[in-house]
Amino acid sequence: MPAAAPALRFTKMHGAGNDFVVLDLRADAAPPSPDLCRALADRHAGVGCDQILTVEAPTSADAIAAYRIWNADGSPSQQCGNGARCVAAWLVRDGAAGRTAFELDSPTGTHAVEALGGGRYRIAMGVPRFEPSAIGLSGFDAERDEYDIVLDEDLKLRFGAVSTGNPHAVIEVADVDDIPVSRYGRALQQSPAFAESANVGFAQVVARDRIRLRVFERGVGETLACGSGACAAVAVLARRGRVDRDVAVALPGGELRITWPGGGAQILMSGPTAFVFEGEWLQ
Ligand SMILES: N[C@H](CCC[C@H](N)C(=O)O)C(=O)O
Repeated sequence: MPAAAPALRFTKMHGAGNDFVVLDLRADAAPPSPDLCRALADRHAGVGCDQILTVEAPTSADAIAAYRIWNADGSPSQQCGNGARCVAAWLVRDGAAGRTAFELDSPTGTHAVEALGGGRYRIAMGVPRFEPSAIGLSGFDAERDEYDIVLDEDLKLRFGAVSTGNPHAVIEVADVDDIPVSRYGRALQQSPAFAESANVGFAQVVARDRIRLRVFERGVGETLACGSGACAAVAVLARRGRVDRDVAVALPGGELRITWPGGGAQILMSGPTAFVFEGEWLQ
């Protein structure tokens, strides 16, 4: 009788409604295959999540752990803001942190983390990069505050673009409740302008210190919240002078706080985390 495969234990979490399956791979277990990611993410036959997050051994001298990210469609990503906060909370609950300030390694770098209490965490998300080459954006001769593109069915869109470790397009709109997020988001993602696709945010400026945001994410579709998308929206809008440097971002699933002094400074993202349940994957 062949030995049964070791049980795959997981933790279900969410950050402002962006939900995750968290896997502990610190003992060097193999990363999940795209098929396993899709199966875990399936909201009928699986656990259901937007992304799978793995907790792994650190890749830098000062971090206590590393994390990696896979979208529900099985594609990898370089960053996940809500996921970073949930990995931080997972490590604190696991007792691996032992303090309220520590560092985590992501595929794009090392991030300072601060536990704010009440399940809230602040993450230094890195320095936003606006050059097209960093975003995988082609067809434009230089970095701009906004880009115009004509997509199929003569759909004309004006967007900003930025990398927060992962690629983002940001479209400013008058009312986020009155925009075909899926149609526009999918059309821009499928445009040849974005070599690695993109997360597409739709931002409504309510005040200089408050925006509303909906994000059609790469590899998932519209999510209830997108941490890197909130960082991207504030970076694009602040650079254009449309908002100040400390902004509340209201997403359908909850509110994040984004602070960016500008230039070569890191973006700081603060927000909630929640544990939902733990389980054993029996597939
Ligand atoms: N869909 C994203 C990854 C997850 C980002 C989002 N959930 C966040 O909180 O930043 C991408 O493919 O780049």
